[in-house]
Formats: sequence, C-alpha cells, structure tokens
Amino acid sequence: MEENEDLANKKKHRERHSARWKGTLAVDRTLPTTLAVEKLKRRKAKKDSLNAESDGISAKQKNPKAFAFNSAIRAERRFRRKQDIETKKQHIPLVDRTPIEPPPVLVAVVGPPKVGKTTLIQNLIRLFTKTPLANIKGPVTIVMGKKRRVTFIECNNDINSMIDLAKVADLVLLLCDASFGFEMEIFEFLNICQVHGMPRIMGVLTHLDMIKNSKTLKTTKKTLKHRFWTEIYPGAKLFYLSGILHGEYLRNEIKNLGRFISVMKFRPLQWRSTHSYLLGDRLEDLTNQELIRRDPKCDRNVSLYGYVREYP
Ligand SMILES: Nc1nc2c(ncn2[C@@H]2O[C@H](COP(=O)(O)OP(=O)(O)OP(=O)(O)O)[C@@H](O)[C@H]2O)c(=O)[nH]1
Repeated sequence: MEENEDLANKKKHRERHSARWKGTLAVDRTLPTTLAVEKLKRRKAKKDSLNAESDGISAKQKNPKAFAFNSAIRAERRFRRKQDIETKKQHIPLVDRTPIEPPPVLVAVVGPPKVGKTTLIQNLIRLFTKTPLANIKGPVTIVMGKKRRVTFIECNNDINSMIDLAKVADLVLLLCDASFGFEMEIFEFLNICQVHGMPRIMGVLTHLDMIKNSKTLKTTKKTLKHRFWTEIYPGAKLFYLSGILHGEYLRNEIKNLGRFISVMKFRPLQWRSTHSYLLGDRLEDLTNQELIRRDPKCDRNVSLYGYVREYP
C-alpha cells in the first residue's frame, strides 16, 4: 500500500516537445561550429594583444620563435631586396629638368626603304587631326592630347640622318618588314642609339599580310619578337600592323599605336642632360630676292624655327 502511495506522489514522466530533441533540428552542441571557432580565435587574439600592450612588448618580442623565418633562402632574398632598396635611395635621383611647357615629343620613324614609314606617319596624322596629309616634307608636329605635342620625323636611310636622330629622338618607331625580317639598317641604328643614351624604342612589324600561311605567320611573329627582345630588352613593345587596306593600315591597330604614344611617359636620359641641342624643324630664307637674282651665291639671311633643348 505504502509503495503504491509513493509512486502516485512521484511526478509522471513527460515527453519532450522541443523540436531539437525530436530529431529534425537536432544539433550536437558539444561540437564547435566554424563561426564559434572564429569568434574564439578573435577573442584570444584581442586578449593577447591587450596583454602584450600592457606589458609594453610586442607579440614578436613575446614569442620570437613564432616569428622566426622558415626558409633561410627566402630570408636571404628578403634581406638582399631590402638592402637593394636602401642602396637605390642613396643614388642621386635623376632630375627632370623639362620646363612647364615642354617642347614636343620627338618621334623618329626609322626603317629600311619601302617598309611603310611614310604610310605610318600619314595614318597617325590622319588619326589625330582627322585631315589627310598627302605630301610629307620634313617634320610634322601634331597635338595628341591636352599636354602632348608630337613631332614625327622620318629617318632617311643614311648613316648621318641616323646619327642625328639617335641623338635627339625621344621615341623611335623601328619599322620592320616582317616578310623579310630584320635588316642591317635596324642593327646599325640600334648600335648608334646605344652610344647616344638609348631613347625609347618600339618595334612595328609591317607587311604581315604578305605571309599567307597562318602557321608561318605565327612562327614569324614569335621569332621576330624574340629577336627584337634580344636586341632591346626582354618585353620591349612590338606592334603588329597586319595589313593594308586602300593604302592605309587597319584603323584599330593605328588607334592602338597612337594611344600608346600619346600616353607614354619618358624618363630623362642621362646622356641628354649633358648634351644640349637645338632642333630646327622649319627654315625660312629671309634674303632679299633681288640680291639672290643678282648673285645666286650671295650671303643669305636664314631664320630657323624650333626648340632649344638646353639642360643647364
Ligand atoms: N601589303 C602591304 N604593303 C605595305 C605595307 N606597308 C606599306 N606598304 C606599301 O609599301 C609601299 C611603300 O610604303 P612607304 O610608306 O612609301 O614606305 P617608306 O618606308 O616611306 O619608303 P621610302 O620613303 O622610300 O623609304 C607603299 O606602296 C605601301 O602601300 C603592309 O603592311 N602591307
């Protein structure tokens, strides 16, 4: 009887109603989730930094082993790089002495005969001025941007012109007939450039449409590119003008080349800073015509227009 009374007094077992326990949303609370781990890590890092700050020592000082380098080679490289940067800072920086209103950038178009120099200059002039220029006599200066004027000069195929232009050109467009390959003139010009401070040089491959086989075209482009890189420097810019249509190069390719020239930055050259020069791009004879008529060999008064590029 007593036993029965005890059982009646005891609470009855009740089923759990929570969904977690019914199995549908059961989550093992003992396993930490990635979020929880992240949170813990962050809390620990904060605590560590606070501790370090309070002690007045950094985490690196506190636990140097954790910050020791893993690879001796990598550490050596890092050290060498740091030293290089420090030594570089010790050099006297190159002073850019270009005036506020700089003279036009001089672009020399160099290459063997019949390679397409005149056509290229004409196309570039047409692109920026929207006016075709049929006859090109001497240097042509055009405006390429808000702050950039460019003078194009075609280089004659003689050594004197090459030497003169190598001394004054800011940028050289080195044209090469891809169906023929690099010619002697190109190597000659590069040698001349080398002793005159080496201006910026960009290669332009023309007559690519003469190579009909696509496989040959691909290999030619590749070989010429690598040959060009060995002569200038690996990675030197080389443009491809893949064909001519109605006497003009493809508009897109010319646009690309023009854009490249218009935004190009020029480093001041050491050689130029010690060799001032005057570039006359226009010449006018002011002598009295009557005097010339009387004596064709009389002394002449000549007026030269151009820019003095003087570096004090
Ligand atoms: N098929 C083809 N013909 C071209 C290409 N580039 C130029 N030409 C032609 O080659 C000929 C010579 O071009 P020019 O621009 O006069 O060459 P140049 O280098 O100024 O010649 P010189 O002033 O005599 O040294 C022209 O008839 C052009 O149409 C090209 O990529 N493909």
